[in-house]
Amino acid sequence: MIIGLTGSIASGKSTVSGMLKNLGYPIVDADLVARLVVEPGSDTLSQIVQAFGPEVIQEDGTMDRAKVGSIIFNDPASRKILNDIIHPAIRKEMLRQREEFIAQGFKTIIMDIPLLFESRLQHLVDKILVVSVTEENQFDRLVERNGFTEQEARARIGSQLPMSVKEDGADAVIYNNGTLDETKKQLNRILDTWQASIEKE
Ligand SMILES: CC(C)(COP(=O)(O)OP(=O)(O)OC[C@H]1O[C@@H](n2cnc3c(N)ncnc32)[C@H](O)[C@@H]1O)[C@@H](O)C(=O)NCCC(=O)NCCS
Ligand SMILES: Nc1ncnc2c1ncn2[C@@H]1O[C@H](COP(=O)(O)OP(=O)(O)OP(=O)(O)O)[C@@H](O)[C@H]1O
Repeated sequence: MIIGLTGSIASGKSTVSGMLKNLGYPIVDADLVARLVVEPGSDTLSQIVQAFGPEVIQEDGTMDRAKVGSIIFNDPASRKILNDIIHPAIRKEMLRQREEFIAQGFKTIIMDIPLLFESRLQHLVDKILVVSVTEENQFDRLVERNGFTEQEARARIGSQLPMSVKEDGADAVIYNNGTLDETKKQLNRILDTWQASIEKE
């Protein structure tokens, strides 16, 4: 079973993904893959430089993530340009990692994909698990974690689909507004149900 783990920015995907990792599940992490595919010397990074100019590269040759973020989260046209360059490379590497885990004999694999709905990647997974939060918790946690201004946080939240749309498309939803223990209990309940339904097949 391939489980697609998604949600919105700062909703708690990495937190839940960490719990799944502790339970022994293999994780394909799209945010990590997104860093991998823009390593210095990569074809993807040179396409990004062509599109956005040499000022998005730091002295050590790595991509200036803060600069690229400030461009793309404030301008949908630039966001589309970046997505069109980087998403095919991310998708290819995610699928490679997924195949590697399957070859290693794993029966259940987690694909942590923040933009699963925005990029219409539902077909890559068997079950969709959405980590949801209230708008207030999402905003507070994003500002606290990243030290963003209100405008920076709102721009990032506004560049994704509304939480309610993702909940509607989910096979199960974790409401991550309480304690981590409450979140873990919801996760375990969902996994138990899904594993039981597989064993019946
Ligand atoms: C814009 C970049 C350089 C900002 O880097 P930064 O280190 O500040 O953020 P990080 O990569 O940790 O992403 C944090 C979160 O932002 C959101 N996000 C990232 N990219 C996008 C995007 N293109 N559109 C909407 N939301 C996005 C996701 O929820 C993600 O979990 C980086 O996010 C990036 O390369 N984005 C394009 C690749 C992408 O779409 N990644 C999302 C997973 S497929
Ligand atoms: N139940 C919770 N109670 C309090 N804080 C939480 C809870 N769950 C997550 N957090 C905190 O909220 C922030 C966002 O969580 P996390 O990084 O897991 O979100 P994410 O969905 O992976 O975000 P992103 O899309 O930006 O990668 C983190 O600082 C995390 O420690």
